[in-house]
Amino acid sequence: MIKAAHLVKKFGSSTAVNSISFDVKEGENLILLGTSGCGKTTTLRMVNRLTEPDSGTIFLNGTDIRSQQPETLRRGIGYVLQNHGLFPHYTVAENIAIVPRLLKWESSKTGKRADELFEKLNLDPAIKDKYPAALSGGQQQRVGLARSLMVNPPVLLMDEPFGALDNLTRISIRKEFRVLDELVKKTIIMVTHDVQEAFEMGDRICLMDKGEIMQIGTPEDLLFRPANNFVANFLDEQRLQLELKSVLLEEILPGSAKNISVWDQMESLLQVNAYPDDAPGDALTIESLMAAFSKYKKR
Ligand SMILES: Nc1ncnc2c1ncn2[C@@H]1O[C@H](COP(=O)(O)OP(=O)(O)OP(=O)(O)O)[C@@H](O)[C@H]1O
Repeated sequence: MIKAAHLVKKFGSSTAVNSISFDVKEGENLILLGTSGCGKTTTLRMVNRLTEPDSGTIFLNGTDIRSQQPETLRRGIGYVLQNHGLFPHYTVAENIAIVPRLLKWESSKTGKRADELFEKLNLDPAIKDKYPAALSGGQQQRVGLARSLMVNPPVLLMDEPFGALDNLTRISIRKEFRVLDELVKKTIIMVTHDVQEAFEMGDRICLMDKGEIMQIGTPEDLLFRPANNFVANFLDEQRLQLELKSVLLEEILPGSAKNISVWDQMESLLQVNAYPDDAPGDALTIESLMAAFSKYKKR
């Protein structure tokens, strides 16, 4: 769906992105991960032509993106920013109607689509007449996402979408977004410097350093088959938690029908320990889960 070939971007004498190439398949969620200044945002902004590369090409469905006017291109590419990017002097309803208005949608169609997204994103319809400053950070981020999804673009670019939220809100909102049907079927490139977030949200992760790609692969590829020392060292600090998040329960306990990570299963077992009366009565315990996980790792 998206193919980036040999992208280079320099700012003065410093090279922000140094000949990188990657593909994103339809419906895939590719995460650009790396420390501050490694070139993630520059890479993302080249996809919707907010930044033009010095050399290299990006193809969208086989067509060079430079063959379209940037404004036309951007109508098919949603863009979600860390600080939500809402216009402060527009109400929520006005903010989310910006692109539909450009496309000359009837106001009834805009209203219907907004209602649908408000329901899916757990937003109270009463906030439609409020200004962004009157909303919580979590609400602002949900409205920012609703705005980017209004005209149902096939591609979504997200730059640190949860970056401005406190840790608890951040964890719960990304859990919610992960299963949101509107997002599940989209082709997404998301920037983050948060390793846990990358592992939770990404089908594949593109780990960058100093404008170059260190490795692109599934979370399991990066963890268990690191391409070099940089990748291994980058993940070391949080390795156990990442492994628990990236391995599925059915991989360590064949026959288990649950398509959830070992981490999620562990969290629900901790919940059961706290509320033993709610226990489902199966034999799985944290100890047996950890034993199965250790055995899986030694395989
Ligand atoms: N408009 C610009 N003018 C000059 N230098 C820039 C510009 N945009 C980015 N850079 C530089 O290019 C490099 C890569 O920046 P970029 O924002 O892509 O990194 P990043 O990985 O997204 O970092 P962060 O997570 O801090 O946003 C940095 O050294 C940055 O200072």
